[in-house]
Amino acid sequence: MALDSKAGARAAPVITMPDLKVEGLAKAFGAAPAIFSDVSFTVSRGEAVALVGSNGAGKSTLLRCALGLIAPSAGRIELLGAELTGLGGRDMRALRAQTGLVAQKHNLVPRLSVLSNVIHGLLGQQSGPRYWHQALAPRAAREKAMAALEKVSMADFAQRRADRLSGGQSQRVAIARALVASPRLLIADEPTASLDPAAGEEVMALFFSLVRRENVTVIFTSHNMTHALEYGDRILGLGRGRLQLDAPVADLCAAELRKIYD
Ligand SMILES: Nc1ncnc2c1ncn2[C@@H]1O[C@H](COP(=O)(O)OP(=O)(O)OP(=O)(O)O)[C@@H](O)[C@H]1O
Repeated sequence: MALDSKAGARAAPVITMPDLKVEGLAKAFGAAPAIFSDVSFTVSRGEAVALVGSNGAGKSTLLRCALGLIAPSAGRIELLGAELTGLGGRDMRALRAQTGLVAQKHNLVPRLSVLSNVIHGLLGQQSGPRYWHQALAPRAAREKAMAALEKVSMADFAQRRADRLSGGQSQRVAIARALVASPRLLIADEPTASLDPAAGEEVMALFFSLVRRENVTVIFTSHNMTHALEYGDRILGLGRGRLQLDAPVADLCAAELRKIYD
């Protein structure tokens, strides 16, 4: 039966492109030996992937390459369907507006209010003059930022200066800033590294409840194997200059993860 006849027509399979596809990636700084090479993996829409490995293994460097913040020495990267090599400034900015970063040090602007810091997360979406001070930003931006602060239970702190927050509160604000623009993909680079264990647990639980609800693709790094296994769908292990592991969490235990550090 002809596939295109009405009787035989079937719904076309939905082929979703990976949100991130990395092929044969290598990175060296200057004349130093490559930090890693031959790294290939894909991350699907809505997946949470934990990237683990020793200090200096190259996790942050790999993620910075993936976001197009630094150029790899070899290999190719497709981010949200766009090949990064040769991408012009305007296309790169459009792509960046769909991604976000939550870093170890939350990088809030210390002297500005919590609200202004979250409005800052919307800058990639604004055209024309780009205002992010709360007194100048468009009303819609202020409302979006307040809604994001509600999600992380920080609305009551909107007018507080960012440098008057605790570490856990700051990281909640950083999460609101990363989520306010409804990104498709988020990178979280050791998001709990500067937090005490209780605040770390709280921030991880909050972060993952929000990204799961909003179907955001997440790649996170962590030295906490429990977090990697609890919040990752899949684990990537970087060590000895290569990707040593790419496996679903269901197939792994903490002992296998520790081998990456040998
Ligand atoms: N801009 C740079 N110039 C030169 N070397 C760099 C630069 N950035 C990173 N490196 C080196 O690359 C290596 C990997 O660093 P990277 O921060 O990516 O590791 P990491 O796995 O994220 O480590 P950690 O777990 O400690 O955060 C390190 O040896 C670091 O010194």
